[in-house]
Amino acid sequence: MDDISSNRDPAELRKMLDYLGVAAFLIDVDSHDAFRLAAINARHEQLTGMKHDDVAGCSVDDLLSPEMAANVKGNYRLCVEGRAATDYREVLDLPAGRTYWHTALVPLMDDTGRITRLLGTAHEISDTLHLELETRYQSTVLSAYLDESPDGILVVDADNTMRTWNRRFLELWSIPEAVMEARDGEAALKAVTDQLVDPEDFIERVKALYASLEEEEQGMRIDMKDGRVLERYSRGLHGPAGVYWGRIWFYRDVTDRERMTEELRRLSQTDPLTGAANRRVFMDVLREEYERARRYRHPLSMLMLDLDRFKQINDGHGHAAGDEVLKRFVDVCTQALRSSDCLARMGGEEFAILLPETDLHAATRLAERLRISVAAMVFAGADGPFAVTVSIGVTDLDEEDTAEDHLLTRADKCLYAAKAEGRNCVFTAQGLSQCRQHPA
Ligand SMILES: Nc1nc2c(ncn2[C@@H]2O[C@H](COP(=O)(O)OP(=O)(O)OP(=O)(O)O)[C@@H](O)[C@H]2O)c(=O)[nH]1
Repeated sequence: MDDISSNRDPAELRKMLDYLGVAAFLIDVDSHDAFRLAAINARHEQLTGMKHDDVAGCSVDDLLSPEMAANVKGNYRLCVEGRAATDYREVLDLPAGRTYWHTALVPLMDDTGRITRLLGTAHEISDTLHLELETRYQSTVLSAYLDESPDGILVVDADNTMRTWNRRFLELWSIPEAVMEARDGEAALKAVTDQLVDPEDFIERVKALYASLEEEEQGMRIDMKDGRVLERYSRGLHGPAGVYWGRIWFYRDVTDRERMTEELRRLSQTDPLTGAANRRVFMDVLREEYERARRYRHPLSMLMLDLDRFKQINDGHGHAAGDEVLKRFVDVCTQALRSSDCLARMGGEEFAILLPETDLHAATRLAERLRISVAAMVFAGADGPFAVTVSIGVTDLDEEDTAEDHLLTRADKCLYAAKAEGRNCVFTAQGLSQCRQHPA
């Protein structure tokens, strides 16, 4: 068999190339700028869709587009001029579409040392390259997400070593970058727990999550000593066949949202003028306390209060003065009540007070105290100081009651009776309170 550098029989050459097993080709070097395809092997045919018989002897310029030919010839020239093996990546637009190759070229010389041929082998790397591009794309998206995420993110690997984190994570926890870079898990955990209202609970929960590889956590509330509220989300990371890769933690600052929710809750439950609870809240509390008092046979009382001749105050001193009376009236009542009592504005100048664990006698005494305190208040009116009085109906839970409404209706009736008695008095289910002191 002739030397491959000089053999001119394409069929013979092709047979030689087939031994290589990989896609291979031989290029005839006619001159510095003229290259012809001498042979391609079966594997090359298979991968590129070209046929040896169609291309053997053809100039590279005839086989490829001008742009591709210029690229290919550039690589051939480098090999010829360098007189050494070379390898490179190239793109070939073949009938089957765009493909990517890793090509190696070896210069072949004749007896005089002239390079007469180039032996090339080519591995298609389209899939690898697509995978590389996809991986690069994914990592670009991921780092953009990490950089811009409003959540603090921490990824810990299967050995509980901190693997990656974002800027927001450092900001949220005020952890120095150096602690993270040193992968000092203990120092990082201390920096975190030092800021918590309940560090033990935090540590216990983190341990439990690390112990259970599968468990997810959704919106666990974390209260910080500085008043901020964070929410934590966490899930295990698993690779192929369920291999545990670690855990990802998200921390979200929800302080503003929590404050807003709290404010909305407060607004929906209170009367904006006086700050007392509204009727809806009162009815909810009444329902609960009624059930509790019935079940445990505990006392429960209710006062219904209505400022006397309030229309005259508005008319005589102005609406703003009327508002001031309502506010101070609520202040006086609030000061006299326990935290378990519930004071609510039922509408206009009518208020109700629910007194758990209080019998009729104690409730009546409280009503009298309130009535006296209210009458003692002095207000600045346009035409000089003025005072107000309040009428109060008092009732307590009755054996016969079958619904909380009964208590309310009876308290209302007592209030009506107090008004009928001439106002500024306390009327109970058993009649007018004996402590009446200040007639209207
Ligand atoms: N300033 C002020 N007045 C209010 C408010 N809500 C209700 N009122 C007034 O309270 C007055 C209640 O008047 P009435 O229901 O006639 O009762 P009253 O004048 O207190 O008479 P008696 O209850 O029978 O002693 C009305 O003039 C209402 O306009 C409020 O938020 N602010």
